[in-house]
Amino acid sequence: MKSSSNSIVDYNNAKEDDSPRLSAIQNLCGAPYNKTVDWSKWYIFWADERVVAKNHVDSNYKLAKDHLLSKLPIVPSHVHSINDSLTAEEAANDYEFVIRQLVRTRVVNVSDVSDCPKFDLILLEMSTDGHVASLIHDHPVLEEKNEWVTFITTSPKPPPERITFTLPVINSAANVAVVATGGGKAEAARLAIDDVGPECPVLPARMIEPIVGKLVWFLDNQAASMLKCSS
Ligand SMILES: O=C(O)[C@H](O)[C@@H](O)[C@H](O)[C@H](O)COP(=O)(O)O
Repeated sequence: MKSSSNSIVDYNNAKEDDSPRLSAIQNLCGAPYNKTVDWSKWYIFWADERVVAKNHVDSNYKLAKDHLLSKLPIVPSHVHSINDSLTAEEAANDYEFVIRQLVRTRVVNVSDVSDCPKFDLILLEMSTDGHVASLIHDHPVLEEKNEWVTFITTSPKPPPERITFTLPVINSAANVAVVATGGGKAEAARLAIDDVGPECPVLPARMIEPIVGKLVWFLDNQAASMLKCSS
C-alpha cells in the first residue's frame, strides 16, 4: 500500500465477542506496525455504518475508535465518520459530500476508469448471507450506479438503518480485501468465489470485482471448507 494511503476499514466485522478477528485488527497497534507504518498519512472512512449515535454500542465508529484508532497516532482530522445527528438519507448525502470535497482537493484519489473515488484499500467482511458493507441481497441498493454513498432502512441484520458505499465505489478501489471466518460462512464463500453456474444466486460478495484494482479474499479453514480447491 502506498504510504500516502487513503484507507477504508469496515470495522463491522470486529464485534466485541469476536476475539480472533478483533485481535487480528489490534495487531496493528503493536510492534512492528505501530512504528513501521506512517500513520500520519492514513485517512480512515467507513464503507458502511449503522445510523446510530457515535457512542452507541452498535456504532462501527465507536468500535474502531475504542479498539484501534485511539491506540494509534492517526491524525484526528483524518478520521471521517458519519454525521450521527442526521437521518440515514441525510447522513449518506452528507458523507458523499465530504468525500467529494476530499476528491476535489486530491486528498482522495480519483479513479481513471470511473466517476468514483479510488481508495487505496477497502476492507470488508462477508456475512453469512453473502452481504458485504450494507449491500444486501435482492435489494435495489445493488443497482445504484450514480451515488457514491447511499442508505438502506431495512437491513435484515439490525440495526436496520445504514449508510453504505455503493458497488461502483467499492469496485473502483485500488485494493479490496474481503474477510470471512467460520463455518457459518462456508456456503456463502462457495457461492461468492467458486464457479457455481447461472442457477445459483449472485450474492453481493460475488459482485465485488474491482475494475482495475486487486481483490484478495482472506478465509480461515472453516470458511474455505466448501470451496472446490479445498477438497
Ligand atoms: O453488520 C454490519 O454492520 C455490516 O452490514 C456487515 O457488512 C458486516 O460487516 C458483516 O455482516 C460481517 O459481520 P458478521 O460476521 O457479524 O456477519
